[in-house]
Amino acid sequence: MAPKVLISDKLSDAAVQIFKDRGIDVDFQPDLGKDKDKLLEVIGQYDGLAIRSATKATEKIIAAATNLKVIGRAGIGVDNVDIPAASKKGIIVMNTPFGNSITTAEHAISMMMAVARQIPEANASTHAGKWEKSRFMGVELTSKTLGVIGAGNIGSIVIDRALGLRMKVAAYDPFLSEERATEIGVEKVELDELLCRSDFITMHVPLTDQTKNILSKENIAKLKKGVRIVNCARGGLVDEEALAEALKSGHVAGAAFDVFAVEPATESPLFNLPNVVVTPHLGAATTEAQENVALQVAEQMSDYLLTGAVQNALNMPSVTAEEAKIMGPWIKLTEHLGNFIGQMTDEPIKAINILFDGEASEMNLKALTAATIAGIMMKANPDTNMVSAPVIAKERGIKVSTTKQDQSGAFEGYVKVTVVTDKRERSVAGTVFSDGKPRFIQIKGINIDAEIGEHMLYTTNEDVPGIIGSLGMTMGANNVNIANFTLGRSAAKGEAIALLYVDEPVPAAAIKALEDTGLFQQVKPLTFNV
Ligand SMILES: NC(=O)c1ccc[n+]([C@@H]2O[C@H](COP(=O)([O-])OP(=O)(O)OC[C@H]3O[C@@H](n4cnc5c(N)ncnc54)[C@H](O)[C@@H]3O)[C@@H](O)[C@H]2O)c1
Ligand SMILES: O=C(O)[C@H](O)COP(=O)(O)O
Repeated sequence: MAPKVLISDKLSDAAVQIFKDRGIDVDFQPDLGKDKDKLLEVIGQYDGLAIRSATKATEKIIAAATNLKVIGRAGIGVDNVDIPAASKKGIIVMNTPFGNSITTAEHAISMMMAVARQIPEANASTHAGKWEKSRFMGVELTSKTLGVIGAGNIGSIVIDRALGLRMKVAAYDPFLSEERATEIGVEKVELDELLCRSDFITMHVPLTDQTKNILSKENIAKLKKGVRIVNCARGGLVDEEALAEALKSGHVAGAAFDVFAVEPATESPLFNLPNVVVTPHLGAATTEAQENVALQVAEQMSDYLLTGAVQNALNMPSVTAEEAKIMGPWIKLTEHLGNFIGQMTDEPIKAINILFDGEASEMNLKALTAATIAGIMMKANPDTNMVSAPVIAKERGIKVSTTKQDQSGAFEGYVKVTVVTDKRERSVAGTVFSDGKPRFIQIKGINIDAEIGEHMLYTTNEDVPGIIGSLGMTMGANNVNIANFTLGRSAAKGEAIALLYVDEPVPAAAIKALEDTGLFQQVKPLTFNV
């Protein structure tokens, strides 16, 4: 059945066309995002949800999204998506980090110019038939200092344009390296210096616990007198109440805001103050940007739903379509290795160590690691996937480590997974043969070459005669057909293992019969998602 996607915000028609062209069923309901109850009612039907900022993908919506695999944000900010809740449920959240950055930077520059020359008020006054030539005295931008808070994609474009306007530019961004600052031609400063030196300040940071209220009442008091503030990033970065007071007192000369603490903003302390320019979250509102983000999000979501390729996800490592094809069998192998260990382990896991050798070590290890952890966690929750597993492992305090090596032994490459609990360490290794089929090649340090099937039986025993006969007879007596029978032993330890790939689940009676022989140390039926 074709995957089904809901577009619940106003996206360009280009997105609808892309989904259709890729064979995906698409429901375009651009106003649904505003109706929380309706969204809650229908979300369970969809594999994908494409949104902008109006739809709030809350924990409640995500809990009701029983089929959802991907949320695609046609834009940058994902503060309207509960990413931890999505991750725990195995839902990928992706955005389009570059599609609207030029447009938003241009909006910030426009807003800065508008507030420098009071254009909106002059425009309204002139339309009203007044000719108030002496009322609207502005300031020049040339040689003024622009303080940029956040020098990422949008901040860097704003810096470039401001330098073109012959402004002096200083940036505060704790993650900006000196090399990058030099490359983009900006002076890197601390926040306090930026606050007291800037004639204009523009913000280009996401809304996080660290950036929330970054222009607090206390910081507004530190601003240079006559400063003008531009916010085209997110509401919540500025204490709007304190800024309104500073505007009224004349400490701040002007403000230009595109975003507000509460949106849609029908009221704000900033509304109707002189020399405050406001727009209704128009930063990304150009034909070009909307076309870019719609095309990109639809392509990314389709790729994921149809091929497993992951691009621009916030809660999962990227996997290109090419990688997804090559890595498919290795992802399956690592899931099986994890699954084997998960089914064998009944006590809490403290650590997972994964060794990647040869060919395997050259792949996307983040993805293979995520698949291994998912395999291990599936025993506790069969819905665990590569998105949710690392989050759950972290929550449980499980230490995950990976090692790469290239010992080019008997195999082109292999993966070995070791799980550590309070009681023991347990290891299993596997490889992918040239036929693309994953195989187990070592269990408990004992070499084996076992094909992996949906239903399997794993036994361990002392290396003595009579074991194979007992296994064969018991399976026959319980009407279980054996598709493949693999043995391995450690002569040094006097230990042997067997892996049987059988056509149907091994019944409890067969397990009991084998246990009753007293020949086996362990008799464990296993299932794999082949
Ligand atoms: N108004 C709009 O329509 C509109 C459009 C697009 C984006 N946005 C907003 O703009 C924001 C920035 O977008 P971007 O593409 O430049 O993102 P980005 O991730 O490329 O850049 C953000 C920058 O902020 C910096 N940063 C993070 N925490 C910081 C802190 N505590 N102090 C200072 N700097 C910090 C990061 O190091 C990074 O360089 C988005 O998160 C989004 O909320 C708004
Ligand atoms: O983060 C973004 O990309 C912008 O805030 C744009 O939001 P919008 O898609 O709702 O216009």
